[in-house]
Amino acid sequence: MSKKKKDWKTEKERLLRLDREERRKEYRRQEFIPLDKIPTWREENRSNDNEEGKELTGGGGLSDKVSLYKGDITVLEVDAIVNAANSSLLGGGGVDGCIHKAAGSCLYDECQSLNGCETGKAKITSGYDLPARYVIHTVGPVARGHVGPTETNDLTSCYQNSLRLMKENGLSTVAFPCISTGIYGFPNEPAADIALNTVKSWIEENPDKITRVIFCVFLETDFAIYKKKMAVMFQDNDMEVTEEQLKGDNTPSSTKSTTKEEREDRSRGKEETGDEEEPDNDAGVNEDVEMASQNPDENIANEEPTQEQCEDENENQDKGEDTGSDNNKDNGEEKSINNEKDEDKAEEEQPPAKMEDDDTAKSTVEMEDVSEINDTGTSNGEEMKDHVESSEEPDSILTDSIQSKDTVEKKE
Ligand SMILES: NC(=O)c1ccc[n+]([C@H]2O[C@H](COP(=O)([O-])OP(=O)(O)OC[C@H]3O[C@@H](n4cnc5c(N)ncnc54)[C@H](O)[C@@H]3O)[C@@H](O)[C@H]2O)c1
Repeated sequence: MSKKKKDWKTEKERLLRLDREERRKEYRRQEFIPLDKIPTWREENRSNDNEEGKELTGGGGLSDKVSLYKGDITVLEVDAIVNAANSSLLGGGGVDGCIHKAAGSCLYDECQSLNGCETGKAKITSGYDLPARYVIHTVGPVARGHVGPTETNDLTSCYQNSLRLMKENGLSTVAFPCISTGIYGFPNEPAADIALNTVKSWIEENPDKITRVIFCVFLETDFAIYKKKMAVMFQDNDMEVTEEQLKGDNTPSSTKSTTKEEREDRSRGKEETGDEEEPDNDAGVNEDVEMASQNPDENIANEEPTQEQCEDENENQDKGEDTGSDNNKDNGEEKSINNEKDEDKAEEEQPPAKMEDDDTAKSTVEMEDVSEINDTGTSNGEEMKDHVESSEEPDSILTDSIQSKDTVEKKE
């Protein structure tokens, strides 16, 4: 007998009232990762000669507030995970497809009420069946190998607007995927520079607003890139940085010319698709751009967790099957064909999101204009339960309100 379809608004309010133990019983997948199982960057790199338990004096604490995690973002039990969505917000493939599958159909229903999202902007919904309480949906630039001021500003805005929503909703732990580096073809290394620099600056400006930012990578390529860069950017006085880490080239690679192979891969991607709007979901395009890693002769094909992997796991969970599979196990392509059809279908069905005039992306964080949607910043235009004590300037447009942190903490 088919399950009765839940009303997303009712479900959202019900979930807001649950404490963590009650919510855990409802996670679609029970092999979730609690935050205390994800080491901070400093814990990960604690120098070996430190006496056991000696209080480590970190360099400003940045390395206590960030983590590098390789695997499926949908299992992370944090306040919010960030979704690399498309402008329809109606799901698709890649991390977007995984998140929708793991969250359940209420996520799609709430997203439908959001009327899309513009590139560089971000919107927040409940996490529903996910271990994450919320999902922040942001739309990265379609770079397809080209990194210019617009792509750089748009990707920077994705991180800034996502963090702004965290702050406005009193949330303090968040996980980011490598936004735009999959089907949208943003080169991995410049994207990592933008992610790390934007997050680092934001934490320095809001040190008391964030407990943890997790860089959740899925590909070996990205893991190597982030590891090298984080070793230098989040180095603490008491942490050893190995010679090769220091030798790592820290020139912001968005200004670096790409290798010949990378340029050929990307232009091949362009010829194959030809369309200017949305990227073609052809795996070939994705693989070429993805494989244009920093180390072109690096054979990573069979080391990567696959997109399908996490979706299959979700599907099996739906059927109550035990997946018993490891998030980091990998074979096959990153995405499934059906998702491409889903995404095409989703985009056909949906009126294109209301796009502002075609102006160049703003270099500063634009406060999102939601006047025509609603002024609570929530998806349903209704004030969410209980107001969080606002940490925001009174004129912030999005005045999301959620259960107050005190209430949540007391419950927890
Ligand atoms: N890559 C695909 O298979 C595919 C297909 C259709 C649509 N999409 C998506 O592509 C557009 C966004 O492009 P994008 O490059 O920003 O996103 P993306 O193509 O999902 O790739 C972003 C990054 O997320 C990584 N990733 C994939 N699955 C997971 C996971 N479970 N946990 C953590 N990280 C993961 C992926 O390896 C890449 O590094 C949207 O239309 C969205 O629907 C992706």
